[in-house]
Amino acid sequence: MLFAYMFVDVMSPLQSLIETQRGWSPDAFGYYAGAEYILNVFGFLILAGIILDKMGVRFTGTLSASLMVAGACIKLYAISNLFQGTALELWLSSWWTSMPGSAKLAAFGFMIFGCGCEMAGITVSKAIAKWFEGKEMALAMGLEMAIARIGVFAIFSISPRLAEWISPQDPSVVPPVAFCTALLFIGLISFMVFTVMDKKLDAQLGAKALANDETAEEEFKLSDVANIFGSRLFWIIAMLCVLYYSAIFPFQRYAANMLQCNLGIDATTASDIFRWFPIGAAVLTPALGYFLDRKGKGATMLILGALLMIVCHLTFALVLPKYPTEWLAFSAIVLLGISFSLVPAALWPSVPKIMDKRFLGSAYSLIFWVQNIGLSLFPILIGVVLTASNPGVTDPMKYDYTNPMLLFASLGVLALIFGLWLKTLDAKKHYGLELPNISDDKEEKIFEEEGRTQE
Ligand SMILES: NCCCC[C@H](NC(=O)[C@@H](N)CCCCN)C(=O)O
Repeated sequence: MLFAYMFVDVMSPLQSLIETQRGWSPDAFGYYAGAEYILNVFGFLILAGIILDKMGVRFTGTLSASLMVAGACIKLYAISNLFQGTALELWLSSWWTSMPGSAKLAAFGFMIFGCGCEMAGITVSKAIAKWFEGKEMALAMGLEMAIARIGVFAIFSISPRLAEWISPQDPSVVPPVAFCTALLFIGLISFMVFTVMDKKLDAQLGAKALANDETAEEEFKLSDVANIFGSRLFWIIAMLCVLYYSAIFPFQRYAANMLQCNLGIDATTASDIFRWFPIGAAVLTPALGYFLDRKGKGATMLILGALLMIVCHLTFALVLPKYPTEWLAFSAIVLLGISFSLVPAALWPSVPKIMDKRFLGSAYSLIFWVQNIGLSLFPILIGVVLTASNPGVTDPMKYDYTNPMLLFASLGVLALIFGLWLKTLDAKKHYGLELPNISDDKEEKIFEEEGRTQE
């Protein structure tokens, strides 16, 4: 997942370079960036969940990592000099001329990569739920997300440097993309190593089940997908997820410019303030996962995370324009980082508590699917609101971000309502969302299983 998240953002700091090198306009870049979600939104994610529940973690993980490598290779070819002047490039450039042929093929590659990336996301979640059932599941998920956030932070620093690596006078987008493609290949090999370990775990679990005289698990059925869609609990979690993440990932795209416009600072200073957001989340998410495993309070963490997000977005909308100071912006970014630790740390480990193991893959995939719809639409909506709120403004340093930020804050309010609803339902129906993953007797059992004795 580290290499996947790095590949997602490898081009983000290179927008102006690809514009000069390959003639991608900001619009073309926007279409390319949105391509990541297209096939997923049009149903691939639903299929991915079914494949995961039918075929298992090992097959689906290998398939998803292969899809990522294939998509990355297509994108690498599209932006390389090799592709320039080929018959395919000439043909692709001959229609919808505002989108260069290289951008079209790169978007196609990114679409394939996006399928693999989201499929890998649900596979990893199911694999962690399987490996850490009744153990440090939230800590494991928190560490996985933290590693991914560090990847995002790292690639923003590495990518521009790699672009200048071969020829500082004539930077190119090819080395960073080639580097991340090679990393994805290493990721595929790592997953293959994991499949061997997972096979061993299955053998151990099978032996244990036989020893305990447990009956065989019920098989996944296609009708389970319909059952998930019919579950009120699923919709509450999915709505909370789409509303919360739509106010985070799309915000990430506009955050640096919003800070520049409010504070009148350059892009580097704005990035220097903003980079504390993923880093703060990377540090705190595993710590909160550890807390959730031992103390519980998952639903409360979701509510607190949504509340913090509302405060931060309202600060950016209403307070920062009036009191434009770097410390205020920095404080709000740090608070948002805390919020971005609370919600993911609590949300993803809650799913195995409320969904049956045999359709866990489909449950994750359907939540991702609803989330992907929001992630693909909200950047467009925010762009429209920003343009409509700034008629006649041509200087990108002079945008008024009040309305887009209010829109993000209102998503937080809706997420909060779903969080409160979830906590109320949990109190009534006892789903265990507020309970720890590890109870004291389970903890003793883990120590026993590991052959250690507790003091
Ligand atoms: N094992 C993965 C848990 C989900 C982590 C979550 N990621 C997502 O929700 C993705 N569907 C969307 C990522 C979009 C990145 N461009 C997260 O918190 O990162």
